[in-house]
Amino acid sequence: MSVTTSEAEKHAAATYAAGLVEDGMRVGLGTGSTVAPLIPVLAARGLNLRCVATSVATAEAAVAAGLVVESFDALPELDIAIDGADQIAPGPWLIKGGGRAHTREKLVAVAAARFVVIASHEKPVPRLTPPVPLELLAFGLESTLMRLGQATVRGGVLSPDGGIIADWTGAFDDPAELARRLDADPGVVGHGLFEPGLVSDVVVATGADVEHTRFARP
Ligand SMILES: O=C[C@H](O)[C@H](O)[C@H](O)COP(=O)(O)O
Repeated sequence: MSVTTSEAEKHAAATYAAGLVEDGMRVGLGTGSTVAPLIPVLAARGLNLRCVATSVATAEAAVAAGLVVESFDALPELDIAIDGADQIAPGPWLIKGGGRAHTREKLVAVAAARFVVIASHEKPVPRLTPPVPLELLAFGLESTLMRLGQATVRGGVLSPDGGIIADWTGAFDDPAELARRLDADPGVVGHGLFEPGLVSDVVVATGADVEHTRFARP
């Protein structure tokens, strides 16, 4: 499909998700090209919303569109968060962080009562495959990389909070096992594996069709 179709699908998924937002809600805004069309559509609904942004780019776009953006500390609990993904596998398991924002995005997702993932048709996959974005602490970086073994630093790329952005490049069959290993390493600030239980809704647009799947959250 053409790039134009992909952009149209992102817009369709984003528009659908904007319709899940209700007046008075506290809203977490993700980062990336799928979230980009969400912002003006949400603003155009004219609802009374308070938003938290997961990146400077999203915050700037939201403010420019007329949305109220507050600090995360001012809004520590959210009613809904809406974000894109790099891969969506059965579970649903996600890989996020192609745009470096995965640590912030996971914090916002867990703070939200409902976490909605929006995507164009190419994001669903039968199983997750590398790379898995990482955010590493700068202190002890070489030591962390040696311990991980199969991680590559994205040269000169930092997270919104100054963390070193790298990618896990090793093959993996069991995302839960890899997530446990990454969570257990003191040099890993965050990783882009989002486990089942975090996601409450997946909205995927394929051409003009939008498929909405709901998942139980513990
Ligand atoms: O760090 C970036 C985020 O996790 C994005 O949500 C993810 O990379 C998907 O981005 P896009 O919507 O541009 O494909």
